[in-house]
Amino acid sequence: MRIRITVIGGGNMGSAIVRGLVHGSVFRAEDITVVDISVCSLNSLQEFNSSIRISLANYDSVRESDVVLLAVKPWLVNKVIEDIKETMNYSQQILISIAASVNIADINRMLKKSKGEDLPAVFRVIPNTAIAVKRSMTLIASCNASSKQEELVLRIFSELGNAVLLDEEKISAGLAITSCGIAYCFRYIRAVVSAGVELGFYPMEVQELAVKTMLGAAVLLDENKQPTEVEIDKVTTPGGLTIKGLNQLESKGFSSAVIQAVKASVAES
Ligand SMILES: NC(=O)C1=CN([C@@H]2O[C@H](COP(=O)(O)OP(=O)(O)OC[C@H]3O[C@@H](n4cnc5c(N)ncnc54)[C@H](OP(=O)(O)O)[C@@H]3O)[C@@H](O)[C@H]2O)C=CC1
Ligand SMILES: O=C(O)[C@@H]1CCC=N1
Repeated sequence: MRIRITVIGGGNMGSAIVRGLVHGSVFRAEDITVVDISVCSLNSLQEFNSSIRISLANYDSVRESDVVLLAVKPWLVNKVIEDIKETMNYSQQILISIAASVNIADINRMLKKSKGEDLPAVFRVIPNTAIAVKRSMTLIASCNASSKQEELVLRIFSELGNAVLLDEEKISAGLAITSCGIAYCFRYIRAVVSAGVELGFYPMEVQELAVKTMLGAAVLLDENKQPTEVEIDKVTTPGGLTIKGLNQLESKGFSSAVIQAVKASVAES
């Protein structure tokens, strides 16, 4: 069955999603329309695949779409919904918003039409930037959706990495761990690179070592499904080298800093 999508906002996230969708099994490139107010983002998507439809600040494609995906900054969601809601057919269409700090209750309020109409299936979807390499850990919450619609949205985002359906109450905390958390991982790597340079490595030489180490650590945890301490114990020889570093980390407040950081990144609801 042919499914059409309009992606509104072709910036970092919108264009990464579109590039991934083109290679997925749900949409054909010609069934994807991207609307943006900037011609640069649109041109680079067309250079990537000329079958993708592009539209400069024109939402006409919304009417013909099965799925409408909002990928604009959070403070623009209200305006865009105002611009498209009268053309939407709520009984047929799915609305997906990836705006990090806009919750479903707010979206439903924005979607209300003056004439009154049952609200559409609404999905709040939180990817992370690894969506550009189809390795996002994506969180999904739904409202007014049938199980078939939930399966469709899960399928779309599972093809762009991992995707999990969650109660919306967990989304704000979850996105601190997944969407913001990816930046903490980069910061850890950056710190290792700084140490490596002091120890005589070139930056990209040591970054490669650090990245592959982190990938290995993540795969070990993912495959062995053990608590982190079990894997740490396997590394830590009594009286050996690792424990000296781990104790330094803790004396400098590493775990506490990470806990505070995750809590600080939780969006207010
Ligand atoms: N970055 C991240 O890690 C994550 C981001 N998100 C969410 O994703 C959303 C998009 O973020 P990101 O891709 O980083 O933002 P970007 O600014 O890169 O992309 C948004 C795009 O939308 C365009 N735009 C602005 N107004 C309109 C409009 N009225 N109609 C159509 N297009 C418009 C912007 O153009 P212009 O630049 O000219 O204004 C820009 O190209 C945000 O809501 C964010 O909260 C969610 C999870 C993770
Ligand atoms: O920093 C932000 O607000 C966005 C949302 C999650 C990741 N980046």
